[in-house]
Amino acid sequence: MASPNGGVTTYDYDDSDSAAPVRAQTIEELHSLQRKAAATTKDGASPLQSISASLASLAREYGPNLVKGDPEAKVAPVPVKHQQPSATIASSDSSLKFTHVLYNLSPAELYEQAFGQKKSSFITSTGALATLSGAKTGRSPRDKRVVKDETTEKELWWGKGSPNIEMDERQFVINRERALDYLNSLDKVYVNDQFLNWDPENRIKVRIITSRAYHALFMHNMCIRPTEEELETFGTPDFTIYNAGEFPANRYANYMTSSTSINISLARREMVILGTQYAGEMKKGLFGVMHYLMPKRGILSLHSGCNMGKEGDVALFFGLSGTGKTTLSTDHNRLLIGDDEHCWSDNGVSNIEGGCYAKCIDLSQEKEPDIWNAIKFGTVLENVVFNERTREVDYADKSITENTRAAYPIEFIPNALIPCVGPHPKNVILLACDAYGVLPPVSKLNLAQTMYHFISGYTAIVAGTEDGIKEPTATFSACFGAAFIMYHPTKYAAMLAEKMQKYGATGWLVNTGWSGGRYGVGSRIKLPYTRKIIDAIHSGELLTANYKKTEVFGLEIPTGIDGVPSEILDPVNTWTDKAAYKETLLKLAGLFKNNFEVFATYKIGDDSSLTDQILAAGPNF
Ligand SMILES: Nc1ncnc2c1ncn2[C@@H]1O[C@H](COP(=O)(O)OP(=O)(O)OP(=O)(O)O)[C@@H](O)[C@H]1O
Ligand SMILES: O=C([O-])CC(=O)C(=O)O
Ligand SMILES: [Ca+2]
Ligand SMILES: [Mn+2]
Repeated sequence: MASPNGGVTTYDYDDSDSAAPVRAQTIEELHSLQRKAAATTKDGASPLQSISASLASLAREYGPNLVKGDPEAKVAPVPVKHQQPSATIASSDSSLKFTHVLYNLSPAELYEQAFGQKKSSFITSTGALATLSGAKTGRSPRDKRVVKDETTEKELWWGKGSPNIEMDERQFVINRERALDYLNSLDKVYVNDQFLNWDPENRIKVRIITSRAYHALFMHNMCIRPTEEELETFGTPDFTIYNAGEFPANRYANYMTSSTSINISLARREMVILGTQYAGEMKKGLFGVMHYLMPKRGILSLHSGCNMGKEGDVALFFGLSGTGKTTLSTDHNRLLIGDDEHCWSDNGVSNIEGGCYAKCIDLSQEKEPDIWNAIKFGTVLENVVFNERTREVDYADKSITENTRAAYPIEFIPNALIPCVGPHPKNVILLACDAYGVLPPVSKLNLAQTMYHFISGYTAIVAGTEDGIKEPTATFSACFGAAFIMYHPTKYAAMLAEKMQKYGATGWLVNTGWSGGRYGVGSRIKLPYTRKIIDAIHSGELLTANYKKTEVFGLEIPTGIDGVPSEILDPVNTWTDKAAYKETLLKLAGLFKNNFEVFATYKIGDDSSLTDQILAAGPNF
């Protein structure tokens, strides 16, 4: 710039800007202008009173000293009146202390809380909250305990194969007290009041109390979010979770075999979590409760994804972890009802949850664009690895775990159907990731076969990432979710058979696993082919296709599908070593047979001819 006045550069610089000055005398005043107060509920104390009751000790005769709001906000604490007899002299040190309750915070507030709390929460390049779940990066089914009392002893499924490992009422309240003492010792706890089940007639009110902001954000995303009005009239929850997962269980206590313990009391309507911070425990713990409550009302609870075509045709996707429920129910051409937990009542289907929990190992923008785009501000990313500077996530990195996850509200999927309800299903798709490579990519099932495969609940996982392990491992999990069911599997199976018959749904078995040889020899069926197969089920194309029957499993397989190479439809064609194929096929058939033996003595439903048909619907060799 040329300088007109002899070498001295002048700048067009004005100290007194032309706009009006801010209306603040101090920096604190300025900051307080920044945030516009949110509308407060009419009776600010009422949720706090209910929370005080939730957090009250059973052993002592008073509740904790609770105040609403963040201790950092520097507002003088105004304690709520709790059950402590009025005008008492504090009888213990713990009753002199305040615990701040942060009630139904927004995602933005929870982000700020998460950053202040742990050195393990970060914003990724797309705005998601990256967190660590600590030592546990998956569920701990062996540490689940359910209170066995006079009622549940008769009602629930106990013993071999059952997920319900017993504890008594007394040990439950001891663990509850341990969790409460821990939570009440903290400066602040997070409390979420939310709903489960989009069917308004069968909605359940849940309260989640946790020490970690990320857990509160996870449940904000995964449960149904109440409106301000619904919160005002929330009242007493139907079920409460005490998540003290940062604090261990006492392994010397009765029924405890490790320092992790997930305890459910159906009579008290409570769940206690000690010694694991994996957020999926809360989600699947509540799912177990729904598996207890809903069948009592004649409603079937299902570990399935669900979506609907533009013409109103609904499909359910059953399958164990990693078989494709989330991936295949999230379909650009269809409306998403939900990815993991549903109810089937006489009114149709409804999602239990308000969000999705997608596996994100090897996630790619090209193959799963909707899930990729859902990973933005508000989404919780568990145990992923990111670039320290750019904060870009490396979805291929398994350094922390293979089970990396994204939890997001269902509205983050553009074609989600809100409210998440639909009519009766037309197709029931059973997904299996067969690492043996012998199940066909798709087969049409009759009702007995559908029930046989539903009760078997097969998938095979590859034997992890350790060197030298080449054998796939078969897993059988009744109803494709034995870890979550409460009654004997035949109860759910009978309900499914009855509903499929009544509403005329067709069953399908889809192998999303290996083709051209077992794991180590062949390769996983390409996702675009599986999508074409699923499209052909939805469109009705496969109902009218030509079929042939496979040996051993007796499955009906189509001879051609638009967009899928015909030779892969019969797995025998894809194996170069035909003898190895036959041997592997018989091996898997044997595993199915062994697994089903325990069910052979049970009757399914009122119709004993159905039981006989189901028993005959398995492999024949
Ligand atoms: N042919 C295929 N069909 C479906 N999924 C495939 C296929 N090939 C690879 N995949 C991958 O397999 C994984 C399926 O996981 P998904 O999250 O859908 O499991 P899920 O059934 O929802 O399990 P969970 O109950 O644990 O949530 C995804 O990572 C997906 O990309
Ligand atoms: O529950 C979890 O942690 C993940 C999940 O959906 C499953 O395992 O079925
Ligand atoms: Ca899923
Ligand atoms: Mn699941």
